[in-house]
Amino acid sequence: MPSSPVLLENVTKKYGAFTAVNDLSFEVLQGEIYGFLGPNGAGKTTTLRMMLDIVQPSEGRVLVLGSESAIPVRRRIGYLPEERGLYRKMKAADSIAYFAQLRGLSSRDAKKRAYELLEQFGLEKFARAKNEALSKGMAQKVQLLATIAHEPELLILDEPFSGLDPINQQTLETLIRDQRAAGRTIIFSTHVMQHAERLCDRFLIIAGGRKRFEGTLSEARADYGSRIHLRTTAPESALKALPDVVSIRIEDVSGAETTYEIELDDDADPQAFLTRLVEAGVPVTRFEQAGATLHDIFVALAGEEAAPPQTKLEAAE
Ligand SMILES: Nc1ncnc2c1ncn2[C@@H]1O[C@H](COP(=O)(O)OP(=O)(O)OP(=O)(O)O)[C@@H](O)[C@H]1O
Repeated sequence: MPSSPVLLENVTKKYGAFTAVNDLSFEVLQGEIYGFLGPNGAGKTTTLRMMLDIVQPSEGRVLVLGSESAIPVRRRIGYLPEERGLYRKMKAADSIAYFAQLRGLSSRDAKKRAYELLEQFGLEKFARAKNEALSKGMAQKVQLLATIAHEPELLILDEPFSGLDPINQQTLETLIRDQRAAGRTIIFSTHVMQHAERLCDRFLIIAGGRKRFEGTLSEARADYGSRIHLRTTAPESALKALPDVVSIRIEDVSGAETTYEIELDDDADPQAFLTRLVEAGVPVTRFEQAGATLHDIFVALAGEEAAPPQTKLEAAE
């Protein structure tokens, strides 16, 4: 078994003169949950499709389960595409069994597995219902079950949480964790940071087709620098005058007290900053060093690209 189920080296994808993915390199490790994060149009789906050999890179190299193409190893992969679709007239259980058979299970095993999964996910009542009779969320669950039915060692899920209600989103989080516990590798794309924050061992932030970050949440936080939440009666001007202060934002005003979010210089020591506050006579009623959320980090890294629509006027090939 290769140590990295997915490896991309300097991958670029151009559509005519437009560069959708730009010199992207990253590695997904065996048995991890890997988040693929980026704003709309960042290049997530294009990259996932390149992993699956549905679209081919203009430049660079893609290795999946040790293979230059996903096609010979497709039975070991489960893929949930962004555009969902089940045969409308087919029954839910038959749909799951059909995909499992396509991926190598015998007809008997595929059927058995379909019923087991439907039961496990509370859909046994709908096993014999036609897909067209299912709600959008239920149909999506059926498609997810079809994706995992053949027990693939690598799961690639494009926006798996979109279209699910909060309860089913939680069910999906559990399913993803269970897949990892069974030793599988899971890659999923999302622009909802909370799922990624709770689930991912590591993640990649992509914006405008370029990699902005790859690593763990604590690595991202370390890069992001320290943020302090300070409640005080002191005015902003008194805080601005202190060394190591990069920026100040008012979070809340309550009576005479204001809560500020203070960004410190990357090398600053928050404890030394507290000492300095006290020495400067700043009355402190709350001092808290808070880790940045993935949302903060995402906005800081991808915000510029996330705001305006991406221009298609990139240099021609
Ligand atoms: N076949 C194509 N021809 C031309 N441009 C394309 C094609 N496929 C994708 N693009 C462009 O490439 C860019 C990246 O698209 P992609 O679908 O990979 O983004 P994404 O990160 O998955 O976005 P979303 O979150 O909106 O699904 C977009 O600007 C898109 O318009």
